[in-house]
Amino acid sequence: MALGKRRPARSPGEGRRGAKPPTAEVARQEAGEGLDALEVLRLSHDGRGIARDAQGKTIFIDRALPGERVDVRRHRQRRRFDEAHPVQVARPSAARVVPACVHFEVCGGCSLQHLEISAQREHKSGVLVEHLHRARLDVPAVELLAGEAYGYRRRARLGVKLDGEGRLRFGFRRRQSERLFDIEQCPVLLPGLEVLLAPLRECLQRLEAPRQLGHIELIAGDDAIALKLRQLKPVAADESRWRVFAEAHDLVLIFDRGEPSALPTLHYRLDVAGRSLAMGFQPGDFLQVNGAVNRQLVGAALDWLALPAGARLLDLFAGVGNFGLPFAATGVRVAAIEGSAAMVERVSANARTLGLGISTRAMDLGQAPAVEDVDAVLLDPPRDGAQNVCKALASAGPERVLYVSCDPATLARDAALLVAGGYRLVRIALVDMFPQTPHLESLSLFERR
Ligand SMILES: C[S@@+](CC[C@H](N)C(=O)[O-])C[C@H]1O[C@@H](n2cnc3c(N)ncnc32)[C@H](O)[C@@H]1O
Repeated sequence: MALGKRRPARSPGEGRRGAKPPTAEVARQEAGEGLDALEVLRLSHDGRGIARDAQGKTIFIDRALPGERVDVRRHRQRRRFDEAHPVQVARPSAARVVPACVHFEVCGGCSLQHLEISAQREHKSGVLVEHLHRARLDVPAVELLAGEAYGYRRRARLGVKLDGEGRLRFGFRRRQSERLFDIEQCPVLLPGLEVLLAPLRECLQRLEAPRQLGHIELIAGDDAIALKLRQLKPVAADESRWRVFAEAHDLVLIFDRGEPSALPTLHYRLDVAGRSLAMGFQPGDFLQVNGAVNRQLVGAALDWLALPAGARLLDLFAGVGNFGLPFAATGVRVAAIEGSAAMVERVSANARTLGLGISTRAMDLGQAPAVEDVDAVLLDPPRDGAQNVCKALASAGPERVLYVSCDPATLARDAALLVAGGYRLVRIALVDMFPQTPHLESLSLFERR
């Protein structure tokens, strides 16, 4: 199976006007020399194939899968490992599939599209377990919460730039590069967002001053789609073009001029206890990117904790109340803590609109809050994890702690603190929030022994 060639990393001066003519080395490479035939042993955590060369040096190979035999060209040499890309897959893996996206080889976004979806999930489960085992933890069988393999992302930020020749570039960043490539499709986006890419490009091409546009964000609520434009300087003629565009495509238009301004509120829905909760959020707020998997995640949190009405839950890193409000809808007494004052306001506004009682507080959870007098703690920190919170839970935490994590390394570090403090990991699920990418989310339930 021959693959498209990827250019080796550019040396200074290469590709610019006045570059030197091809050297003997370039001519040798173009004649197909300088390739290594390698057996791929396993996948790295970031989704690259790992092999060893004849000297035992580790080689990370883009777009290569375990069990494959690949002819590779090295594009970066380092002291302890090299990086390579396949020129040909001589023996493909049975788990190899044709990527759905035409940009797979260049895009920095989804590096696992060539791996069949159930194998992606098996790989991510393995990564999760490996991190926890390294922290010397006992791990129960990993459950799975997952949705569609494509068409799930409800938020995307797209770059806009004019290149050296004044040509418009509109898209995502290339792999391992700051440069943008032109996007034609993005099959991981919700279909309602993906169809906007071509008309957006047409609109961009008609702008008077595209240089004054930093980036474009698309955000889908269940009730409306917002188009947020990072406008570096106001350009009246372009702003009216965008107004016409937004009206034609039924979009909520937001000009972000880098200063505080009134923003619209969008909503996503969660079905809880026979009610459909409309969760309000604003374009700058944290939003779980995969709506269908988020519904499963919230459902699992309710099921796994199974708190009776009147029980007390501390919801840490609460966002707009994605977990806290559904628990409150089942009669649980929720105290929500979140670092962003704007999102704390949103939790309160959501609670008022939904007629739910919930106490809220803005606080930096780099420091631990008081954790007495609660029946359970739910925490959903950013990638850094919640080391100080887990230290406090380890010394005086409640019977049960439910940890939603988007980074298995910090989860393992924090889980080890909980276990050292007397908790046991009793249930864990891989939450496949970001199919086609190596990112993984997880849900872990800890109980006091
Ligand atoms: C992964 S999001 C989870 C949000 C929410 N639980 C949800 O499901 O939508 C993490 C949240 O933690 C908040 N956060 C980040 N750092 C924080 C800190 N040091 N203290 C308190 N909150 C923080 C962010 O604003 C964000 O809302």
